[in-house]
Amino acid sequence: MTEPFGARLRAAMDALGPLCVGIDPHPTLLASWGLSDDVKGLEAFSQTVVEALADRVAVIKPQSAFYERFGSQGIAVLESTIRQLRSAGALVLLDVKRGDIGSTAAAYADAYLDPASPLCADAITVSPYLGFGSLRPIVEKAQQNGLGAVVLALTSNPEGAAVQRAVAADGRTVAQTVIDEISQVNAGVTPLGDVGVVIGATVGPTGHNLINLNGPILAPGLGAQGGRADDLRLVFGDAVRNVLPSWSREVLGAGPDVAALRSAAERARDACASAIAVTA
Ligand SMILES: O=c1ccn([C@@H]2O[C@H](COP(=O)(O)O)[C@@H](O)[C@H]2O)c(=O)[nH]1
Repeated sequence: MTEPFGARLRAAMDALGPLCVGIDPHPTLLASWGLSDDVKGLEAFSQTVVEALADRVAVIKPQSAFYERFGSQGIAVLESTIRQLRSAGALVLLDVKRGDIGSTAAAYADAYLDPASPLCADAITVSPYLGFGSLRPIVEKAQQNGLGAVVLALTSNPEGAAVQRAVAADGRTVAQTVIDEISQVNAGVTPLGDVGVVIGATVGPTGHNLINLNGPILAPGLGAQGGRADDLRLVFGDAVRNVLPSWSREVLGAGPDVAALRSAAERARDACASAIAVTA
């Protein structure tokens, strides 16, 4: 049996530092890397990131949308990128933000969290807006296979607050209800639960209770969206030790030179590690 995702993530963050780098092959980045905005460019971009970072960064997060742009050929590149990253030892968090009624969520679980699937990752991002309970098939499949799920809670984009900070009948925000459901799933798991949350580094002090979460906190929004490593303490307070800071465009902008990509990732990691160490 594979070691659970939470344990593998904790070990990777302890060994390599708190850093997730996204693979987001935006058309503008393809152009700045001298690549064409087509499947060949997508493939070259992805392979360069694999070569530069797969064995040096705790988590790599391919953004599915940039592969889906190219239809089935783009998905084939995504499959191959996931395979290469995992063979090189990286933990792959596929940013695909899936969620649906339970019976369809089960099919998404088969697609992304079944080792027999060519798109199987170590974890995926999921959306709880059809109700956290609708994600059960995904959570269960992840746990059966030593994999994980990371659930949107307080996203980094300003538009998210209107839904996520809305207050439910019991006085909790929608985001807090998601956090509390995950706390129950992760209760008693050591060293870290397999189900995490997304809370953007841009949201300011969360004002949410993360004390019982016992799971990873993916923090996107650093760099291009204006979040800074120094904000992590302010945003996450005592929960900062379980934060996985995530950078895409700011690090990728250093490419296509492999050494420059590695240096950019190291700078991001070191900045986050210092910010986290202050309160650890
Ligand atoms: O709340 C969220 C959830 C996911 N993302 C994703 O992370 C990257 C951010 O890219 P940057 O270039 O570092 O801005 C992107 O794939 C988003 O879809 C997020 O930004 N916020």
